[in-house]
Amino acid sequence: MATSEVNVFCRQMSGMTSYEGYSYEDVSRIAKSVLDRVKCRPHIGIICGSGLGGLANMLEDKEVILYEDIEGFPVSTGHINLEHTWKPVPGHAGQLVFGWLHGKQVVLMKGRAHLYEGYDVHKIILPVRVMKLMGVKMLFVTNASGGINPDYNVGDIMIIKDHFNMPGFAAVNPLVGPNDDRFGPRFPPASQCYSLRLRKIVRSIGEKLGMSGYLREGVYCFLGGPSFETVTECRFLKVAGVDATGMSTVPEVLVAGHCGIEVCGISLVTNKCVMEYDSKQVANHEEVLETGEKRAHDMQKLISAVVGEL
Ligand SMILES: O=P(O)(O)O[C@@H]1C[C@H](O)[C@@H](CO)O1
Ligand SMILES: Nc1nc2[nH]cnc2c(=O)[nH]1
Repeated sequence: MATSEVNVFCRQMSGMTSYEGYSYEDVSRIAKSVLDRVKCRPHIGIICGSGLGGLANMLEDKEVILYEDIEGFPVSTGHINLEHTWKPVPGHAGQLVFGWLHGKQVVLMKGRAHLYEGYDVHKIILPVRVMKLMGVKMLFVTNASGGINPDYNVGDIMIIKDHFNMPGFAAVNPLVGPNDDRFGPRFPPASQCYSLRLRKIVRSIGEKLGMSGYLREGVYCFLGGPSFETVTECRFLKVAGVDATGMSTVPEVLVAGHCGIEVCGISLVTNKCVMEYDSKQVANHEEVLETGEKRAHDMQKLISAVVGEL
């Protein structure tokens, strides 16, 4: 199929099904329009999880573009508060920040979109494909999660070694839809999504930085949200081998892996999931942001040192 035909096919698909993807040509145009506005030519991407936008402070010579000024980029749908004022999802600013870190050119997403905001999974991953066509070779994906593993504590930093794509069981997967081989293959493997090389580097640097007491390596589960888990759901995840659960990351990682970007996932355990039916504890976003703030400095130190090592 010629390129123009692929575009037409993609458009037809969007009319026929729930598919809301962007063609290779769309993504190329968006990537070019972003690069036209900045001096930076990034090789490394970083996605900031809830409350972790402070990672942007690591960058020097920053250049910032708002998501709302980039074609197709999902902006935080947020919520209407009790004063009837619209607020973005707290902790997700919606800025694409370019800059330098240890002599390397980096693009950082300060805030991401989630399924629970009502976005189609194809919209969520658009920034990752744009990063790819801007020249990104390596992606650090961070998130906030709830600890399922009973040995985990609030404030633990978990290097992600694998994931459980729960919505994927119902075909909520960003690779659903017409495949364009210029991005990657129709049936990509998913057993090595998280680079062993980068996991080893993060572990060794974390140890050198004195983080061994709260550095973990485990399995992250992606759930749709926005409600936090029931006790039964948490118990199910524990049996399935999940160590921590959240509401993001996996779509981005699948797409990055598909187009050949090397991925490192780092999850901050911001709260412990409620595992007992009679517990008085409840999960809440305030605790997530609070823990994010407390560990922001450690997360910055870790990622910055790892980038310095590459
Ligand atoms: O973007 P992440 O995955 O860090 O955000 C998590 C999931 C929800 O957006 C929020 C829940 O507190 O934190
Ligand atoms: N699903 C989910 N996402 C989170 N993000 C931060 N904490 C949690 C949690 O406990 N559950």
